[in-house]
Amino acid sequence: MPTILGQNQYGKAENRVVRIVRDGDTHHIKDLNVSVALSGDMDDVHYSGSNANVLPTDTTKNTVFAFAKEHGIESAEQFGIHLARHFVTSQEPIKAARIRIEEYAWERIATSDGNSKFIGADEIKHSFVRKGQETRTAQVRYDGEKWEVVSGLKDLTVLNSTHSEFWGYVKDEYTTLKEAYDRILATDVSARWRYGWTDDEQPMPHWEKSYAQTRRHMLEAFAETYSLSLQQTLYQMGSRIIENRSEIDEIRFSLPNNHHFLVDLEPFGLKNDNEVYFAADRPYGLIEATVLRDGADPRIPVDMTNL
Ligand SMILES: O=c1[nH]c(=O)c2[nH]c(=O)[nH]c2[nH]1
Repeated sequence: MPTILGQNQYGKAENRVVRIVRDGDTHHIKDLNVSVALSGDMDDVHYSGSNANVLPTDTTKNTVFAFAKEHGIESAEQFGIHLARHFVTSQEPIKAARIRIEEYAWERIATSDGNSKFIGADEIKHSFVRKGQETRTAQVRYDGEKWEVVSGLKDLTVLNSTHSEFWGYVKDEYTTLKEAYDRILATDVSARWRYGWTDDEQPMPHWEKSYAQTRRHMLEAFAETYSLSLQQTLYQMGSRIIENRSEIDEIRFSLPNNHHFLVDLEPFGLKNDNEVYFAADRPYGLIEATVLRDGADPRIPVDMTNL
């Protein structure tokens, strides 16, 4: 049966690398999950098993850890750029690299008075608690000429306890939903945004600052929008970012509508005046859309689940 090899890539996935920077007794932590995927002249290994062009996945793992030492981890994006450039420029058969990174944030443990018997002032400088909030993501692609950097976040859970309505929708014979004039609006934000930076000649964005500001605009737009639908809120979040962050050309959101249903307390003789809700976990509405700078190409895949 005639067959041919299609798209292929390989590398070590989910390298969990933690880098501590010791600035005297004040320590800094970066905690990443780094996945390497390489592609290029890999026909032979698939067709005949010749490994002549294959840099072992084990080596790609070692490179991640060595680079954490040699280059440090300034930001997830910068670390991904170092790795992608290295694989593509140092190995002739490797034509493209894709580095995916998840970053887990830690914050310092603070004590109320610094005189605690258990946590003294000195110890705070090296004690951290994992931030229970979002996971930051970055994906860097490099083909030896052009860069594509798509950053993002997932599991950023937000809730508005008012300023949300939903009414005026289509009603058919299966519609039972009651119109809502004051509802809870809650979601776990997943977002990916693509940078206009594609070229070593262009000034590189400040990745850490860009992340912090993008997250801030996203949260502020969520909080400040008087919402008539989650779709409208999504668009406000995206357009706020595109308008304020010139380095970003495209942003895609996947927003589950975390429904909060008012509980009927009448059977118990109690009036429920928008106070007690059942927080359902499934099914959930899923609202997804891309917001683009006018003229920009949509490049973030519609299905972002594995991104
Ligand atoms: O914000 C919303 N958008 C919808 O499309 C929708 N559909 C639904 O049942 N509830 C909601 N809420």
